[in-house]
Amino acid sequence: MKLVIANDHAAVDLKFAILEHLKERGIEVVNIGTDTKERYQYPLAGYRAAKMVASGEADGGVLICGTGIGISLAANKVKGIRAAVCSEPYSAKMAREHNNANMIAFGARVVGEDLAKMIVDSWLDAKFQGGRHAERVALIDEIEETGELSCE
Ligand SMILES: O=C(CO)[C@H](O)[C@H](O)[C@H](O)COP(=O)(O)O
Repeated sequence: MKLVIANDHAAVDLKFAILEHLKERGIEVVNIGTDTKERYQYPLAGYRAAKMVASGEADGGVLICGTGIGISLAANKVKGIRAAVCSEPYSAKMAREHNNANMIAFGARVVGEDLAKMIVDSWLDAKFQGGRHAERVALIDEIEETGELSCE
C-alpha cells in the first residue's frame, strides 16, 4: 500500500509523527506539503495530495492542517475524492466502512499524537462495507458528476 501525507505549517510535527507511524506499519508514504513552520497555504497541499489519490498514484491520503477542515475542503474539490475530517477513531472507522473515504483528515490543533495515530489506524484497518452504503456513495458521485440528483 502507498499513501500520501500532506500538511500545512500548523501540522509539521504531527505530520512527521504520523509519517513515522505509517512507516512502522510497513506502509510506503509520499510526503508532500511543508516540512517547515513558515506559513503554507493548505489548499496547495490538499489539492496535490488529492490529485495523487484520484489518479491512482497513491492508494489513499492523510491530510493534516490546524483543524483538518481547510485541507479537506480543498481535497474534496478534486473529482473522486472523499476526504473525511475525523477527531476520534469511531468516525474514522465509519468514514471507511460507510463512506468509502479515500482520504482521512484531522487537526494538529485538535488532536494529540496518540489520538491521531488511533484515527489513522481505525481508518486503515476498516473496509468499505458496500451494499446500501455503495448506493449512497453512488449518489454522492452523481452529484459530483452532474451537479444534480436524478432521484430528486
Ligand atoms: O486549520 C487550518 C485551515 O482549516 C489551517 O491550519 C490554517 O492554517 C489555519 O486556518 C490557521 O492559520 P494560521 O495562519 O496559522 O493562523
